[in-house]
Amino acid sequence: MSKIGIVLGRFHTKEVTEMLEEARAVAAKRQLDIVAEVWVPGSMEKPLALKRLLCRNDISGAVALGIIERGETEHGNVMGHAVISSIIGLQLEFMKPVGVGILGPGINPSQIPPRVRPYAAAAVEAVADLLASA
Ligand SMILES: Nc1c(NC[C@H](O)[C@H](O)[C@H](O)CO)[nH]c(=O)[nH]c1=O
Ligand SMILES: CC(=O)[C@@H](O)COP(=O)(O)O
Repeated sequence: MSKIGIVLGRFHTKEVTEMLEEARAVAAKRQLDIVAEVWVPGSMEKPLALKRLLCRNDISGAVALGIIERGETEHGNVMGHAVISSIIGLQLEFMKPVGVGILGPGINPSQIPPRVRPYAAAAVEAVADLLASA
């Protein structure tokens, strides 16, 4: 059974907790063993937390869950581009899959609920698929 870690953003704890519930269910279905669940303040901290997990020899992949909301400035868009680019870079650096379950950037409150579980599920499914095809 492949072992994975999950990094979660505390900036939207309520919604991300629901995402975690979905991720756990899909991991069980796809026979992935979640050996680490790491909460970080927000998306900016996810790349470092992910790299710490990917450095572990026992971890084959990881998932990042969170939300980058729409603000009044371009901060969220800049963050989204930087964070997702960094996460993709980590996949290629470690040759380990990282499922990106980060809503947004620029998501409005009404757009969040219908995406919470599907994005979490898709992130775990992606890691499972990449591990299965390795
Ligand atoms: N506004 C959002 C943030 N902001 C916090 C940053 O991610 C970071 O924790 C802070 O800049 C300290 O380094 N984070 C999200 O994940 N989502 C947001 O909408
Ligand atoms: C995505 C964010 O960081 C957001 O909360 C920031 O809001 P603002 O652009 O109004 O500073």
